[in-house]
Amino acid sequence: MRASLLQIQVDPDESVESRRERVASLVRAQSGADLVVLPELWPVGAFAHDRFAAEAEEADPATGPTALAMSAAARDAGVWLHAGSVVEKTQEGALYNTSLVFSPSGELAATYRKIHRFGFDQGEAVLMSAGGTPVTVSHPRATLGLATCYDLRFPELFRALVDAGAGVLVVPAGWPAKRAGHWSLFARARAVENQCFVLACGTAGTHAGVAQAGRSAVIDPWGEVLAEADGADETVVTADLDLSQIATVRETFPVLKDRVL
Ligand SMILES: O=C(O)CCC(=O)C(=O)O
Repeated sequence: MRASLLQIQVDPDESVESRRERVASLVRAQSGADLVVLPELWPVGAFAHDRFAAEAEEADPATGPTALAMSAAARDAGVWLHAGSVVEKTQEGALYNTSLVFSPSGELAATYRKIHRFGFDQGEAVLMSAGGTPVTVSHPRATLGLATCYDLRFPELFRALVDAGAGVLVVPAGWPAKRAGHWSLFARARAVENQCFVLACGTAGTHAGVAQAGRSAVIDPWGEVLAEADGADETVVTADLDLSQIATVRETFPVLKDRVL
């Protein structure tokens, strides 16, 4: 499975509309990949709290501009696309941090509403509602388990995804540079403890005054880093995943079988 992670620059001087078009072109250029991944809240910026309500959109390609553009880009490239997340506005007016996954025909295959909201009584934690359901996606090559940014700190979510059959954990993020060490550490830890591939896709640059960690990475089920961005500039991180490694690692070092709780 060839996976390409697009570490997108979220620049406050670029309009959401321009970024959407630019990202759609970048996705179209990934034709040949089996899975393309975008970061968390790249249309508006994960820390642009004052713009969440204004930039909120529906998760449906029939009505949401990002969902529509990403559906078309996935179809044009013929790729599975984890389109990162958007500020989703429901018809009842609630906001969620919602990830969108498209099949190569452009169909919306899954949505995932971020379960753990970041901010400790500020920002996302008060502006957004919390999702309540772990989500897996049946990609033809592997079961994907979905999580978003701060979720990475909650290993019990990843265990639930493994119990639901996940072998590839996909984590879009807008992780701050201040805690870049935690990002890389948790991404590897989630891979090792769950004997899964982890695709950790962050954003580039600085938005709403928060410098981003970047350091998007592809990690194998043994915890080896197959590919990693060396900083926080916009870049594409590509790796070929040998999916047979999931079963091999689980059979030759069967720690998951020793779980008690
Ligand atoms: O946990 C962290 O340090 C960062 C989390 C975060 O930035 C987010 O979930 O938006």
